[in-house]
Amino acid sequence: MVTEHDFDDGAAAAADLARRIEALLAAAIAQRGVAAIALSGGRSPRPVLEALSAAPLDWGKVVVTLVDERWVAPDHADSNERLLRETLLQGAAAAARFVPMKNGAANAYAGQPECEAAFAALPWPLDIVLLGMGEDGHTASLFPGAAELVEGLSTDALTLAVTPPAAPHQRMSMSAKAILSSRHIFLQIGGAAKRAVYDRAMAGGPVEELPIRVALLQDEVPVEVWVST
Ligand SMILES: O=C1O[C@H](COP(=O)(O)O)[C@@H](O)[C@H](O)[C@H]1O
Repeated sequence: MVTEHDFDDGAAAAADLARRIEALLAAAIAQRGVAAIALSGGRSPRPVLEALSAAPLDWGKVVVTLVDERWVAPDHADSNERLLRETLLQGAAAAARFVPMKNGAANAYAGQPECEAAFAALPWPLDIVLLGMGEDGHTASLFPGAAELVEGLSTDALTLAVTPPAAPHQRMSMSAKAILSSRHIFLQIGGAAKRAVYDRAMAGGPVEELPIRVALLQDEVPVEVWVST
């Protein structure tokens, strides 16, 4: 089931999404003593991550990881790990246990087994998977047209290495199975172009055409979507 939260302005959407994440993480800590969240990179989540960083959570009980990563050094401008370290993992939130996707392997394919082992050790089901979406309908690093898309949609593994058809850098991505092994899926999208892609995805059609459909058109996990236009 998809619940949509519509906003005119991106800052208000980000603040509302951060409050919703904070509430769910706090509830998970109260109920199970641990909370776990997988976060997207790219441009969209920055204000959410900055707001969430100030949340008065027991951060030592929070496990943080990524839904995807570019296979670049953690100090590279395109690193999603760098984004998290610069925004969320600051102040009290630096006490969270961050599980990176990137490791020391020469490429994403060689690094996948170590990443998979790190993911297998996470506290499943994750409480929240925060997805983003590209204007091509990709989510995490499940790209339309990628050689690994069918694998990403069907594998029993939690992670896979991907070479995007157009975007730079090899990637590590959570698989569809991993995304759907969460308690809550959140999606954040901003702008008219992404809104149009989201509407097209919701109207139905092949997942291979718009991979975001793997999260939207399913009944296993509740989905909330924050839309700002
Ligand atoms: O490459 C990526 O793109 C998507 C969307 O990013 P955005 O910059 O348009 O917000 C993102 O969700 C994903 O994590 C990232 O690696």
